[in-house]
Amino acid sequence: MKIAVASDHRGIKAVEQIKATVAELDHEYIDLGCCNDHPVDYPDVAYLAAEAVSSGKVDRAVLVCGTGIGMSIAANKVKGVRAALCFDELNAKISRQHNDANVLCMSGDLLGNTMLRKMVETWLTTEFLGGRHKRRVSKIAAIEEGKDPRTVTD
Ligand SMILES: O=C(CO)[C@H](O)[C@H](O)[C@H](O)COP(=O)(O)O
Repeated sequence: MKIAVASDHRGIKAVEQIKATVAELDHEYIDLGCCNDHPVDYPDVAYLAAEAVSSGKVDRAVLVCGTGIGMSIAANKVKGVRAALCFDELNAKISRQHNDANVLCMSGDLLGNTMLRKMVETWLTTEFLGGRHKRRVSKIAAIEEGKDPRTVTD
């Protein structure tokens, strides 16, 4: 897969770990910034990566800010993006199995390299389960289209 990796100024170190993990798993990454510790606004970075996912330029994205919260809120504004804010491997696994998350958001301030590595590995190797979860993901898409999700049956 092709993975966009990006952070604000609070995620610089985490991004290095994430890029190494993505490469070790034989996936390609593109680094969308922010490149140094000069403060940047997380919505600017989240938008770039989320647009790359939405347009199909990349398959998925991994985003880091201080908490991961800002990145997840911003990325989820872009059509087709299902950004999951995760703090451990189980969150990362379920975000793939149940939510078919295409963007993983993590905290650069609160997570160490070992956890970051485990989470990225889990997230990149876990498949969507489909079934009842597929209907629910379709309902999320319906909300995006301005529809009432209760009208979606499959
Ligand atoms: O969006 C966030 C909070 O949920 C991130 O943690 C940002 O990285 C943070 O707000 C940046 O704050 P800073 O004081 O400007 O470094």
